[in-house]
Amino acid sequence: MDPDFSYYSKRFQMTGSLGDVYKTLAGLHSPELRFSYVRDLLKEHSMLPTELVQPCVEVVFNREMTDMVRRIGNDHFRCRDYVAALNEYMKCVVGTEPGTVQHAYALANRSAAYFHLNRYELCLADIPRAIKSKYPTKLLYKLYERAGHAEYNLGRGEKAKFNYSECLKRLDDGVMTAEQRSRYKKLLKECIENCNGLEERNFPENQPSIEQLTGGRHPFIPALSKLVELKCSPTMGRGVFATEDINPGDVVAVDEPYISGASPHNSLLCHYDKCMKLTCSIIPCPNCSLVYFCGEECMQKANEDGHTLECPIMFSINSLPGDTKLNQLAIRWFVREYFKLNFVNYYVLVKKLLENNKEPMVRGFSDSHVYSSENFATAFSMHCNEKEISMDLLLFYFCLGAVMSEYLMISGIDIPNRYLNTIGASLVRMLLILDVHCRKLTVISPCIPAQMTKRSSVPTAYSLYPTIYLFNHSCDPNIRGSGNLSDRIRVMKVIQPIPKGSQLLMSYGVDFKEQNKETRISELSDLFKFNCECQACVENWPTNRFLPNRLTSLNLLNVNVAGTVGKECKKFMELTANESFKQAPSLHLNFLYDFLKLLFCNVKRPFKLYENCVTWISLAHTLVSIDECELSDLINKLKNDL
Ligand SMILES: C[S@@+](CC[C@H](N)C(=O)[O-])C[C@H]1O[C@@H](n2cnc3c(N)ncnc32)[C@H](O)[C@@H]1O
Repeated sequence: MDPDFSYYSKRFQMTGSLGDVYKTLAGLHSPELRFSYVRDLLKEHSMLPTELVQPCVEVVFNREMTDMVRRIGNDHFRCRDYVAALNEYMKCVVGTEPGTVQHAYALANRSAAYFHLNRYELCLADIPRAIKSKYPTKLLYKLYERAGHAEYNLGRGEKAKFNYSECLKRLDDGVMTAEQRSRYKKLLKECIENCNGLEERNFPENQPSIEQLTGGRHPFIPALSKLVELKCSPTMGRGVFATEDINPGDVVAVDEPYISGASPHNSLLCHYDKCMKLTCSIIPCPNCSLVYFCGEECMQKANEDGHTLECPIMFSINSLPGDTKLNQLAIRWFVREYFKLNFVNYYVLVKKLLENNKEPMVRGFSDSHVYSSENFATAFSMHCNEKEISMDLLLFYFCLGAVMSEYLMISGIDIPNRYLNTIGASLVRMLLILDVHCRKLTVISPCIPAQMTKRSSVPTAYSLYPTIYLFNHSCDPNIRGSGNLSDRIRVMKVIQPIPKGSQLLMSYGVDFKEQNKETRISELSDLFKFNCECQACVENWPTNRFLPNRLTSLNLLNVNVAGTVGKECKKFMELTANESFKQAPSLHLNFLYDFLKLLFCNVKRPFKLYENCVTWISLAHTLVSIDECELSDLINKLKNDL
């Protein structure tokens, strides 16, 4: 369902005051005055909350429902369909209350499914969790036996022995005949014997490999390569330009998000914002059950980073109109800063930033002239369309900011009255920044790439990248996200030659090959409020179907190389028609780069083979390295979640 951004306007319309509200809001120019006006208005109409929203019962499955899901899981398990079983057990883990026997069963079952899928580390992680969550004493021996086998399979003899011995100790609690018990003991003793002389085996984790910036780090913008500079472009404001020739395959940006959030109820992603790992081994927060972690360590780090403060108001935030993921992300961002800085420092800093009279070229740079994605001031200075968006949306975000700050105060967070308007306005600014960069600009968000979904890519999280934000848009981009697109760290790679002095341009989600000019212009102006000035729009390039695909005197820039170009075009067509190429285009990147360069210098664009080659290079730059067993049904589930 699309978010409803007219919720507050509709309510003022019903009271007949909407026209006056818009007029007054438009006449107020400082964000603090606007916040104060909207807050008073909400108070006057009794629209400010007076208490927190309590969890609704449906959030946690009822007992019968969980038992039923577990039974379905057990049926799959008996049929040895461990992936399907895992999916059902996952639902039970997420849907049961931590600390209950049901939760313990769900974790124990999940560990069994992992065991049979040879995911021993994940299996082992769930066992102590199940024990902690009141797993029945009479069944404990089973968990220790499984832990022993998992450690054994990992080649860790001492740990395996320890678990087998624990299992032996607990056998007397188990319900079985004396004969069964003695047979069991004999088997366990054999297992212990077999542990001697084991060698540890490595099951490599899918660690994202972080690529190095070509040419090294830029001295003042550490997430960019040294081969670029920030300059004012004639039609697009600030932009990133090449200071040397840059080639396809070069890495021009490696950016870490300032803040990240998962889509609500996304139980396949660790919600700790410095992790965001896509995994099925998830545990819910024991207090709100609304956010999930890949393990206790991330849960603890998230609590230290502010989750303990957002936790009591999660239900209230989720009940607000608009886009829930964005509302959650804004609160996360706010509480993190507010408590890191303490409120007086926070107030002083945001007051200065809200006034923002810095010259556009130096916006986001620190006093020591550094533009770093790690700086609050950099993230907070990102463009937010405040002057261009409709009154409707502006009123919506001011109302939302006022209601959110009220929830924070009800939950016990101290916002002194004299600071309230500035602090509230800062929360609205965060909402507006996230609206543009996380809700509308989703192409750079962590996602499951199109290769896996077989359709378009599916975003799994929403992340704010302050340095990538510096790139302007083109419907014919010369850089794109590369590597593991589900990773939170975004690597931008060059996909077309960029001569010295030219601008580096990414796509904000539209491409000249797929949509015609009118559609692109309307999409970009709706979402981002600008008229696209890229070459494809200015020259009105045709879409894919109408692209010229033959070399003629009209598109050949240098007739002397006609023979070579013709020969290479033939080679390219033969290669790309080949099934083995389609399976692994990255093995042919050097050929693709050389071919593209040849066409870049000698053929007028747009030209079908050039555009196809760019597409193949983009595809070859992206990796699909998510574990298959974890991902079998994940994509469908994700789609339902989003
Ligand atoms: C994410 S920011 C890019 C950095 C920005 N130019 C700056 O000065 O900081 C997006 C803004 O840049 C401008 N912009 C980006 N791509 C453009 C394009 N193709 N045509 C016109 N303006 C563009 C628009 O003003 C847009 O709102």
